[in-house]
Amino acid sequence: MAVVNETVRFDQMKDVKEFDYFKIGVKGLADSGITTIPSFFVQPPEILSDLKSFSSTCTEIPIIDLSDVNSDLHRPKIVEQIREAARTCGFFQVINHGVPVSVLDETIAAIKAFHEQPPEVKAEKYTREEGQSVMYASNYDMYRAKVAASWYDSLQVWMGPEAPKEEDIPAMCRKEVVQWDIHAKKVADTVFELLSEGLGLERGKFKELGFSDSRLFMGHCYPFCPQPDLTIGIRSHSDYALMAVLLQNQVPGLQIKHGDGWVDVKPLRGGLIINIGDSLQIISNDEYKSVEHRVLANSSKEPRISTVEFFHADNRNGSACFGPLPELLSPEKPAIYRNFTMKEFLEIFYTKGVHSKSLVKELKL
Ligand SMILES: O=C(O)CCC(=O)C(=O)O
Ligand SMILES: [Fe+2]
Repeated sequence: MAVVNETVRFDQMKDVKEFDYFKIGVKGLADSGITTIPSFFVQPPEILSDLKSFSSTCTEIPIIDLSDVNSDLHRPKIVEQIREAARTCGFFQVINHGVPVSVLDETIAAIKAFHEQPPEVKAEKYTREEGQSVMYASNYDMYRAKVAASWYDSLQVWMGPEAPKEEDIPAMCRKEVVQWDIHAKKVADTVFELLSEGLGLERGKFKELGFSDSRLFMGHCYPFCPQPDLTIGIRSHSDYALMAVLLQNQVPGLQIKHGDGWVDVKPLRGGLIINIGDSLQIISNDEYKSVEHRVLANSSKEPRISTVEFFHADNRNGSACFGPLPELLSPEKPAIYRNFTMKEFLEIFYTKGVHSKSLVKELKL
């Protein structure tokens, strides 16, 4: 049995690689007018049967208003809301975060425009190569293919701490990506402070640890899928990062796991989604939770566009060590995870790929 599966998997990998070779991306496939999807996009039965399940106990993720974040009177309440959301849901939306709606709209429009360029333009310039800081993944890339082909394309840019040369970012969306990075970092700084206080730590603790320095920007495009019941946008996974700031257009699709079911993260105009990643679950010694999420294949003609800014523990130094913060440990609350170096983090990241709670499972004592 295992041998058969391996063969199927091998053939699938071959097909995915071949598809990638032509670099038309999922967007190119959708635009070609196909009415059935290539077979390697069809997900296994256990994934398909789970697509329709929903949560019966929770219908929405928390929405947290940041307007009064600098008021001594209101801040403790906001810290409590963020702490509660990070402990339970792992996901929340922030509103009145200070980023003008025009900036959100410009970012989405620029990423949409990038993906709407002819496939040859994207393929020639932004093919993923190891060590490159900017890449356009026309679906297959070395870690995503380990899970399965899924119905989206993505532009990915390492923004910090050693930002790419500006000319390396596609001219098409350069101004907006750089602008978005600045705004997303500001929102993340505010949320990191609140999360830090929520653990009873100094407000500036996470900043001091460099939590908003290493940033990976992703601009995803989920084009129309002619058979959305047979495939998926992104398979269920949790993020490796400390935290992500996610912006989506008005096309739905993102879902988070809650109990045995799934909750839609409904587009909220002006809102920004914050997501706790595996790294922060570990560093907070399980106080905060990273939660599995997925994106359904897009059934609307309008593409779903999202941008995700991932904040990683500082990756400048491979021997830098991270783990549960000593301030949070006591005889009653011993460390649940072992420490890890950035080198080890990256190894797990590249070998496990898009997966559920990989880092958390790997580092559990
Ligand atoms: O597109 C989205 O809303 C989610 C993307 C995501 O989960 C990821 O890039 O890890
Ligand atoms: Fe994710």
